Amino acid sequence: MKLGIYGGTFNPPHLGHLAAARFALDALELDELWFVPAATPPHKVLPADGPTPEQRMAMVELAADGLLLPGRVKVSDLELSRPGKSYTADTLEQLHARYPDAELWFLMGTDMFLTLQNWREPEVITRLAGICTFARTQSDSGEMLSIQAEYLQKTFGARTCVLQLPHIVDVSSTRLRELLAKGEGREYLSPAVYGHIIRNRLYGVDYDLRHLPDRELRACSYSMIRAKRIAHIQGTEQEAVQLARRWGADEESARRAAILHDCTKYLDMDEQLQLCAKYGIVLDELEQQAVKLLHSKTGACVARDVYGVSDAVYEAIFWHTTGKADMTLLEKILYIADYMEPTRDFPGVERLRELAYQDLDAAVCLGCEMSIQEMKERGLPVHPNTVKARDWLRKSNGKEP
Ligand SMILES: Nc1ncnc2c1ncn2[C@@H]1O[C@H](COP(=O)(O)OP(=O)(O)OP(=O)(O)O)[C@@H](O)[C@H]1O
Ligand SMILES: O=C(O)c1ccc[n+]([C@@H]2O[C@H](COP(=O)([O-])O)[C@@H](O)[C@H]2O)c1
Repeated sequence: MKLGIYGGTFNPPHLGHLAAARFALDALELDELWFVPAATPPHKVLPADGPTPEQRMAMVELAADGLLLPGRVKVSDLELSRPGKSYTADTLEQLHARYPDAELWFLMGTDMFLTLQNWREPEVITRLAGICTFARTQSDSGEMLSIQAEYLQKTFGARTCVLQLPHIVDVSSTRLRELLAKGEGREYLSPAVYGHIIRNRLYGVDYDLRHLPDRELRACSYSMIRAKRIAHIQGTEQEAVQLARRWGADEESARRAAILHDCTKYLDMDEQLQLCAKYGIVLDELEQQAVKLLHSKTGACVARDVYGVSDAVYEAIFWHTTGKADMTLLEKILYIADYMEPTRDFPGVERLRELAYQDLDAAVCLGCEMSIQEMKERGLPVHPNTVKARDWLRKSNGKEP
């Protein structure tokens, strides 16, 4: 196995780190790339009021997940779970002991590469891993890197590889922290990392979560879910706003409901139940067993309590999974937008898409019917509210349930 190790303080992780990691993965033909956040970087003092190592780790996990290469890109807590300073030689010793046959490559930008001889036990580092470096700024000269590569080869017998990144993101975490404190710099962050920073009020970023602009609300939402779901949230937002325009509902409410509708989707059963207890959500028998049915209820509570959404938006999120009898316009819009947004692909979705713009009630009714059939085919219990929603819509359409 060829394993790339990308160590860093990541305070915070930025697009420069991600661009380098993405390129190195293919350029070095790595089987896996591991980000290894340092608990206590050996060579620099961290600002006292900054995030904890666990918060930096959480941000690196969001950034790494955003590369959408699960299985190939991982985040390791090796240094967080080791006491004392996070020396690279110790990390490589641990990795070598665990994977004796792996070919290790340690990745680093120019600044680190040029000072490698001053690290603790550079001879151990260069014995255990190849050193892969890349320029961080346009002004980092290739010649300078080649001279240092030659020096490391001669002095330590190091294996080195100098990569030419096709796209240099000229930013450092230090500069980014300065920008963030002034309300700037989000363009250097993945939206999910930016959302994590907003939610945790890091680096002097101080938004009122109950009155966030749309862009910041999106970032918060994306920081609460897995990156692979972001396209679905974006599709639902786009569809919900178009449907609101078509049917005369409040566009901003549709947008906010869509942005937040899955914000608790990735919580496990215990976390869901804790939120249910916190917000006094009473669960029926089916809901007590089906974790999938809980996120709409807990998500609605979080959206209202933390992000200050209106009661109408709260209700739309609350009912978006099962539907119910006598739904409001906004509830119908979120239900059907979630069902047939552009990334959805299943037999019958085109019919739903057409119908949603011709006859909203008929589309919601068909959506409920399709859900009921699917649950039956999979041998799963159908929630009574979905049956009630379908029957209500049939009746109001003049058809008997
Ligand atoms: N913009 C960038 N492009 C490519 N590599 C980078 C970039 N920024 C940092 N690196 C490299 O990523 C690794 C981890 O860097 P680190 O977490 O310290 O971020 P940083 O931006 O260098 O922070 P600081 O401002 O504290 O120097 C180092 O090897 C560093 O050289
Ligand atoms: O082990 C050392 O002596 C040593 C000295 C300087 C830097 N490092 C590692 O180099 C990586 C990049 O550091 P930094 O400050 O750019 O985040 C990070 O994993 C550090 O722990 C390691």
